[in-house]
Formats: sequence, C-alpha cells, structure tokens
Amino acid sequence: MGGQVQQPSNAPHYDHSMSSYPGLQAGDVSDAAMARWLQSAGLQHLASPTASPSLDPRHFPTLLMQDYARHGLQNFEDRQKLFRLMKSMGGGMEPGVETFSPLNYGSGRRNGVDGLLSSELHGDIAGGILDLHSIDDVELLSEDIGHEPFEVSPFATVTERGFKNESEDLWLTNKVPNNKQRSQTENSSLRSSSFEKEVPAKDSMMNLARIKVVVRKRPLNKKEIARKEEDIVSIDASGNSLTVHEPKLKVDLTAYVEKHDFVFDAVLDEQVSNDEVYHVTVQPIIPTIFQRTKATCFAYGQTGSGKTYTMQPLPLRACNDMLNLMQHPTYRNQGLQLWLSFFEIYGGKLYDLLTDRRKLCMREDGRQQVCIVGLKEFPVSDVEVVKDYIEKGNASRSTGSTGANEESSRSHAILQLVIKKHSNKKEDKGGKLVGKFSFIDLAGSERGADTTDNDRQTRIEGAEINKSLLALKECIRALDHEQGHIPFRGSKLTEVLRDSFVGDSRTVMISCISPNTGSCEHTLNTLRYADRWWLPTSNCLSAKCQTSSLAYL
Ligand SMILES: Nc1ncnc2c1ncn2[C@@H]1O[C@H](COP(=O)(O)OP(=O)(O)OP(=O)(O)O)[C@@H](O)[C@H]1O
Repeated sequence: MGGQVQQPSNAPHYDHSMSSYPGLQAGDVSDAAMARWLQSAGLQHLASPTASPSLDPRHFPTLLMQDYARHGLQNFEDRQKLFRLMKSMGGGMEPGVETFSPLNYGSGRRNGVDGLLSSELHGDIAGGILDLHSIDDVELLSEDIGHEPFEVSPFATVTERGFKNESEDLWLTNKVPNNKQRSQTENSSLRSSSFEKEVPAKDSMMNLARIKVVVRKRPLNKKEIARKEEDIVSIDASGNSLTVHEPKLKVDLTAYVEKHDFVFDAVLDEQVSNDEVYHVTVQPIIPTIFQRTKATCFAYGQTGSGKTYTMQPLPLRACNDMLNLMQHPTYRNQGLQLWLSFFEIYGGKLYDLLTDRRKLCMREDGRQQVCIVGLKEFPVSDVEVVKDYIEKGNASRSTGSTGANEESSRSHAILQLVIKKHSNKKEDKGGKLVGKFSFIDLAGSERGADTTDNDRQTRIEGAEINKSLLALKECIRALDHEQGHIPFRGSKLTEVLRDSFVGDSRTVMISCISPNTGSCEHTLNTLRYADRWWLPTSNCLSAKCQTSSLAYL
C-alpha cells in the first residue's frame, strides 16, 4: 500500500493563486497532458472518456474535491492514488518511498495538503448523513427555548466573540490550536466554564458537523524509549493531516520507509493536553444537548494507545459545562436536572459499573427506543461527585493484562449524561429526556489479534470485541449511505447506541494512536477504521464532505 507516486516532469503546473480552488481552470491543460499526468499515478482510466463519460479531465482538479464520488472514485486504491496526486499538486511533496534512516519523524512537521483544502472544505464534513429518522421521545423545552431561545438573549453578541472564537471555530474550521490559541483555550478552561455567561446562538450550534473524526497521538512511553523504538508518526502543521512512516524491507533486505498519508478533521499531537482535546471535541456540542440532541463521543484504538487516558476527563468537563449552562437565565427555571449512569458491555452482556456490576437487561419499547432495565441513574449537581462516580466506575471495569497494556480494558465502558426536564406534576415520575451525551471508551481494537493473549477466555473476549467494533463500523457506514436497513442488531454495543445515531445526533470519534514502530500495523488499522466511515455517497457531496472522504490510505 502507498507506493511511490512521482510527479512526472510533464505534469501541468498549477498556479494556486488562479482561483479560489487551488487548481487550474478548464482548458488550461491539454487533454493529452492531463491523461499523461493521470497515467503517471495509475489513474489513466479516469482520463478515458469511456470509463467515465461525464468526467472532463480539464476539470479534474476541481472535481477531485467536489464531485469525485459521482465519477466512480469509490475504489479504495484509486482514492489512495488520487490523494497522492493531489498532494503532489500541493508542492513540497516528498516521494512516497524514502530510504530508511533512523530518525524521529514525530517531532518534524511537514507541509501537507492543507493548501489544497480550503478551510471551508474542512468544515461541516458530513452534514445530514445521520439525520435519517426523527425521533419523538424527547421533551422539547418550552416554545421560547425550543425554537428561538437565543435570539433575544442579551448574551448573543458576547457569544459571537467568546464561545465561537475559542471553541466553536476550532470545531468548524477543524483547526488544531496553535501555541497562541492553546494558551488562550487553556486560559478559557481555567475560567470555570465558557458557558457561564454565554450561550451560543442557535444557528451556530446547528452548524456543527454531525460527525467529527479526530486523531490523537500519544507520546512514546518509557518502555518504548528503552527499546529505542522510533516515533514513526509525523503530524502536519495544518493540524489535520499526518503521515505514518512504515519501516519496510525489500526482498534483498534493503531497508526503506513507506509513507502513508491521512487527512482527518483534526490531528492532535503528543503535546496536546486533555483540556485541549475537550475544547476541540466535546465542548462545542454541549449547548446542543439542551436542544434535544443526542451526542456520542467514542475513543477508538489499539490497547495502550490512550483511549482511557483521553476519555476519562471528558465527562467531568462536560458535566461542569452542562451544570453551568443550566444556571444560565435561559434554562434556570426550566426544571432541568442532570443525571449520570455508567455501565459496561463485556462479552455481549451489560453491567452497571455504579452498582457493583449488577447485570442489566436491554429492551426496546414499542417505538424502538432502547431502554436499559435496571440501570441506575444518579442526579448530579456537583462536579466533585462526578469525579467519584467516574473513579468508582472505572475501578469496576473488566480489565486484564495484555502484551501492550498492563491495565487493559476488556469492555466497552459507556458513561451517559442525560438532561431531563421535570415538572411538579404527580404523574411526572422520571422526567422527560431533553438531551443525552454518551462517552464511550471502547475496548482495544486489536484484542483478537494480540498474539501474547493465548488463553481461551482472552481470545473469546477479543473475538467479541472485534465483532462489536465491526458492527459499529457497519452501522455508521449504513447510515452514511442512507441505507434503509441499519444493522443495529449486529452487536450489543450498536443496539445500545441505536438512539444516539438517529434523529438529531452528533458524533465525535477520537482515534487514539501509539507512535512507536512496533505499533505501526495497529496504528495503520486504526487510521483506516476511522477513515472508512467516510466512504462518499451520492447524498454526501457537499464540498465540505469531500475532505474527510479523502482521508484514507
Ligand atoms: N496523551 C498521553 N499523554 C501521556 N500519557 C498517555 C497518553 N495517552 C496514554 N498515556 C499513558 O499510556 C498508558 C496507556 O493508556 P490507556 O490506559 O489510556 O490506554 P487504552 O487505549 O485505554 O488501553 P486499553 O484498551 O488496553 O484499555 C497509560 O499509562 C496512560 O497514562
């Protein structure tokens, strides 16, 4: 995979200043030159009028970004070639294969494809693709809140300057903060909450991408450094692309490095703090929870790649922001209450992590709403209490030792924060659901393949985990393709998550990766898993949709 694509000497030169899109305009390049250029990347069939009658090669660079899915570029290898070709158009692209020399790639920053991908294109990646069903099990807040709650807010102007600039912009533009922004967001997190005095405008809330994929790279750990392992993951200065430098051997045993490029909504390097992860991923979604949204944040990745490290602080911060937002005049007298529950899926069964691992039962009601019978919800009005719940729940998780992590999670842990609206009426026993945020620390992605796991129980666990991760991917893909049938029943995990994917939902996936040479294969698998969520569909052709569709190997 990822073979070398050399830009031929007769390749057309693209003047990036020519248009808003940094490509050429129709007619600038002859068909023959374009054909040769495509041929050089193994994409000659795209230049052939018979292969794709409606594709005019002269428009090709523009189409790459805007319409390629319509023109048969769904083939995985073609997309890979296309991506490399585009990257070579961006200039400064090194050949895909380089002679291997031991060096630390992780510390270097490289020019990537950012010049090709406008900030606009980085935005609302998959708008609408999950909005298949509307659900009616949620309680709308009163008219003035449910419809235009923020227009009359005296804080609206402040919001434009405050919230939007600090957090939402990071979300919308998919930029990882630079050092200056980092210190600003760090400071903002030290203020107890961005939402204390500010509520974002409804429009800006609803403009948030429905799905966001963020990659987080952890630093090399002591063992890896002691083994003199290399850091083989370099992150581009643009903050949304990375390169994996895979060490390989030729048949004649010559060492070389194969480069694999990926583009995501955001890529966070090893220096990024948990606070920054929160600002980039979860924080912008918090206000939407008050607008009947169901949000989900996953951490996916190999054992020991930092999923738990990444996920643990997020609900705590989210609680803090939610509680602060509840105190805002807009919501203060609405009878809202925050509830917390924490359970795990282990071996296809559900256990309550806050009530001594009591076994739970999942049921569907007549409206196909998921209900976890026996799951205890705790009211939350103080962040300190949440800390205790998280610690208690994590201590109850099924863990074991693997080759990669001594305290490895063997289950999917799901912490849910639910906002309910309570009335004084007698018949209002449990309150009506307003919105929900699920935080999911998935079990290690490679559990079935860890060769040091040689006891039967661990292998069975691994098989179950792999099954559920596959099911999760299938569901997202089905939703993405707007297929009528969503295979939620493929695993307990997807059944439980069913209501979080339909209706007005927001999903953030944080792919955690280990940077060491020994994890290269798992790292590539993690990045491919995250990427393949984004297969382009005919209904997902907005310009903003294309960026992530190009994030593949
Ligand atoms: N970004 C990071 N910065 C510093 N240390 C980290 C980072 N990410 C992970 N670690 C450390 O790496 C180790 C493994 O992390 P963690 O337990 O979160 O992995 P995991 O992906 O949850 O593993 P598993 O799937 O086996 O549970 C921990 O000791 C953790 O503190």
